[in-house]
Amino acid sequence: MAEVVEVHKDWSGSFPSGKKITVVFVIGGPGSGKGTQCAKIVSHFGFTHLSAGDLLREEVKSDTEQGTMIKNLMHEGKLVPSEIIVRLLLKAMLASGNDKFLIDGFPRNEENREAYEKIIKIEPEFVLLIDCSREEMERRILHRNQGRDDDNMETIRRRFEVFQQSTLPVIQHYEKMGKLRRVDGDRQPDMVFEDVKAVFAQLNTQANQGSNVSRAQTNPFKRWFLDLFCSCFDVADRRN
Ligand SMILES: Nc1ncnc2c1ncn2[C@@H]1O[C@H](COP(=O)(O)OP(=O)(O)O)[C@@H](O)[C@H]1O
Ligand SMILES: Nc1ccn([C@@H]2O[C@H](COP(=O)(O)OP(=O)(O)O)[C@@H](O)[C@H]2O)c(=O)n1
Repeated sequence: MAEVVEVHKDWSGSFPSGKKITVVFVIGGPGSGKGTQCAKIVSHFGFTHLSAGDLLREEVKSDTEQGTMIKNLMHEGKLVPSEIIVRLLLKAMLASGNDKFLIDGFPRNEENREAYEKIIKIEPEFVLLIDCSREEMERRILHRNQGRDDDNMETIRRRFEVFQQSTLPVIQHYEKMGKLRRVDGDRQPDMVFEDVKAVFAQLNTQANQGSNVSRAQTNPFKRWFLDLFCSCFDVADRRN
């Protein structure tokens, strides 16, 4: 954990105080369709999509010792140390200027989750799990054709093992917290998105309800005025 604290010291930026930051994690096995669904969520709901895997692949392009270390771990289908990925996520979040983030492929193990909670500290609204059968994920990866170094049979097997052993405890954690939203990812992309849309629509409803309550609570003058108005004209108060 000492290394994690070091990373925090390195990065001096922070989110503007008082600004509500919305974070949603998107998890699922390799090839379950995380990236595909995230692209749809971005165009419908205005989130900034941050793919942990893409951020790491960018880092690999830099000709540094760290880049080589990441490249080797990814090639073996192993997970990169959490402090590296959390630092990359924080940097990308701050650089985006947005306040709504879709974090794809993260957290992948309990260490990822703990590092995030220690450094970024913004509790996710919910965690979207794209549930997909292993045969379907394998078929998709082998047809993905993105020239990815890790999309080969041996690495795929290792990635499935990591998902079973390391990501399942994270899923159980969020399930216990009541934050897990599971969709069946075995269907066609647009059908999967119908369920994803319903999950994100709930987020908008919650936000609207939340803002109604806080408006009424934080502006007593407005509350008093509206109460007076309602009683004078015998109008039922339907605000809440
Ligand atoms: N629901 C789906 N049905 C069929 N193919 C899909 C579906 N979702 C994604 N794909 C395809 O499967 C491959 C893996 O999807 P991707 O979104 O890259 O998964 P992940 O980000 O979870 O690794 C891609 O080639 C993508 O076009
Ligand atoms: N939180 C993360 C996310 C990805 N990774 C690495 O990046 C690889 C690719 O992840 P990805 O999310 O792009 O792709 P999929 O395995 O989901 O298809 C993983 O196999 C890990 O090696 C990681 O170490 N930590």
